[in-house]
Amino acid sequence: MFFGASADIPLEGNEKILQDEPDVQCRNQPQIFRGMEYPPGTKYDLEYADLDALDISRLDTLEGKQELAAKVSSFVSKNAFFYVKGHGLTGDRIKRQYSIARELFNLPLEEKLHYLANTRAGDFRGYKPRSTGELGARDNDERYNIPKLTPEHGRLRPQLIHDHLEEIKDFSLHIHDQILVPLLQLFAYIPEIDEDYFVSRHRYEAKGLEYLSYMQYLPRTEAEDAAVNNICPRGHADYNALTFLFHQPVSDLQVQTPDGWKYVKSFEDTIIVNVADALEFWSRGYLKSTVHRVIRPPPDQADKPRLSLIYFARPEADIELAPVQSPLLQRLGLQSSTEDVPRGVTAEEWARARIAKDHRFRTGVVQKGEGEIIAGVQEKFYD
Ligand SMILES: O=C(O)CCC(=O)C(=O)O
Ligand SMILES: [Fe+2]
Repeated sequence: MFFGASADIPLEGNEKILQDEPDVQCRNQPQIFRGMEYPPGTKYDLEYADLDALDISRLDTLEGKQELAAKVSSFVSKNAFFYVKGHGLTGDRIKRQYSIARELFNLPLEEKLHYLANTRAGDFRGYKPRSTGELGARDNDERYNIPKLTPEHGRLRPQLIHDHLEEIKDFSLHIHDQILVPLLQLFAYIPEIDEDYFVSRHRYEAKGLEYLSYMQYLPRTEAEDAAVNNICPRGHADYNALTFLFHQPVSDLQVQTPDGWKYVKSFEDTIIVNVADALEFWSRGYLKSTVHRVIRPPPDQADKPRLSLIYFARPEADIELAPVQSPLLQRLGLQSSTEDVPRGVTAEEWARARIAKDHRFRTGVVQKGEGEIIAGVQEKFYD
């Protein structure tokens, strides 16, 4: 059965969502994985951030947990990315995801538009094209976001995705169960709260907008990039809980550090992870939502399309982003601070507000920003 062909899908957002996951026959097509190789690294000498690495295979023992918790405590205030090693995903499994992404983006635009995400309404599930013409300056990536594979998100998908749905689900579940869960337990050590406090708010089966994201940036001319100071997307913090960026060797990701913007080096056996808004709000700003941006790659990497594979782990839809009761925050006097926390706002409302704002900027409805995101919290700009 081919789900991509119906002509009556509105272009302004794919709202035609199936309530139940269709009984999909998985027909793996190994030939699509032919020749998936990473592009070479840059020869340019760039200034990279010095980031810590956590070997999460060590979390099996109490000793390992204590060691890693101490390490996390020492770097959380640095507002930085960190690396995760020992995550249990083979290079081959990651490359297969990149292959699916590549095949997907190679589909005709007309077909991809059948699965358009309704970003205007704050819904990022499905396809987002890159903008063209003048708006291309602020939006140079196309994306396809695959939400949790639960009945809530049963929806129209390209045949290619149906063909690999089991593999995509296994991959997503591995990230959720084997990487996210132990890290959330580890992060609960910091505010000295129950080990399962964060985990119990990220149940895979529960309602929520967590997703695996395929992205492609297309090369632009020097002049096009120069018009946006070589930055696109501009500096931002992510609006989920933890973000997992899989290896890709093009040097274009930068993190904001106390010493300015630094490149983030990617290694084949590690995942780059950043703390995002939910953990910042829950911890009253003790954990920092990492500020990062993407800039034009160095000359030896700037002329080719670039794929990104990212998993955005997000709290369940109805979870409030209210500060946790924490002995650490009490001691530090942060428990009752009134800093920028969206009061009474759920994870889904926060994500939808950020996505809808971004939609308005990308599509030229507004030129820079609009001030408030939701519940009095203001937009921040970093470039
Ligand atoms: O493509 C990347 O490396 C990062 C993209 C990003 O920051 C995002 O999608 O939030
Ligand atoms: Fe980001």
